[in-house]
Amino acid sequence: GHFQGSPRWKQSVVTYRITEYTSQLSKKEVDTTIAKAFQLYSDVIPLDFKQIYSGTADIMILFKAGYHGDFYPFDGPNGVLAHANAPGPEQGGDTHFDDDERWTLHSRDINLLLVAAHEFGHALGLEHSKDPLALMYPTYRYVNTNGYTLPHDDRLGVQALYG
Ligand SMILES: O=C1CC=C(NS(=O)(=O)c2ccc(-c3ccccc3)cc2)CC1=O
Ligand SMILES: [Zn+2]
Repeated sequence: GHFQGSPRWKQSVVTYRITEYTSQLSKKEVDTTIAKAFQLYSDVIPLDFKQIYSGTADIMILFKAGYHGDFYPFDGPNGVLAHANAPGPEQGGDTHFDDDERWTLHSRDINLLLVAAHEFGHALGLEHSKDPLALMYPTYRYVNTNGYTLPHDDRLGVQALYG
């Protein structure tokens, strides 16, 4: 299974770097959406996220189709949309998005904010939730992302880890 590093980040600032983008959205749209996904968590726990543009970040992020350098090659359109490693050194926290998906900022196809927010839950040490309204529920379901905040169950979960 995925890299099982320490259950949580110990530092107060976690860096991330997007090394490969998708051609389906502008870099600005991806940067903004990724920052929003992290902010869902930094709004409720004493942990900040900082984007860096060179070197090695705690959380390395990429969009890639098929084989992309780890043991979990992507599977074409649909199927697995993305995956993330639990906190820890090296590959810990790293988050990959399948670039064979149709990534969008709205309700059709696959909404990047919602999938990124789910995956960053894993990158922070969250497991799946049994609450169908939770962000960490195992199956993807679109919800309106205007003014979206972390659902109750996920807030309890992440505050239990970092609160
Ligand atoms: O734990 C896992 C292993 C399997 C996964 N399958 S996925 O990439 O198709 C996926 C499924 C659901 C979501 C999701 C769930 C709730 C809200 C938003 C996205 C994200 C990715 C991704 C994942 O996070
Ligand atoms: Zn998941």
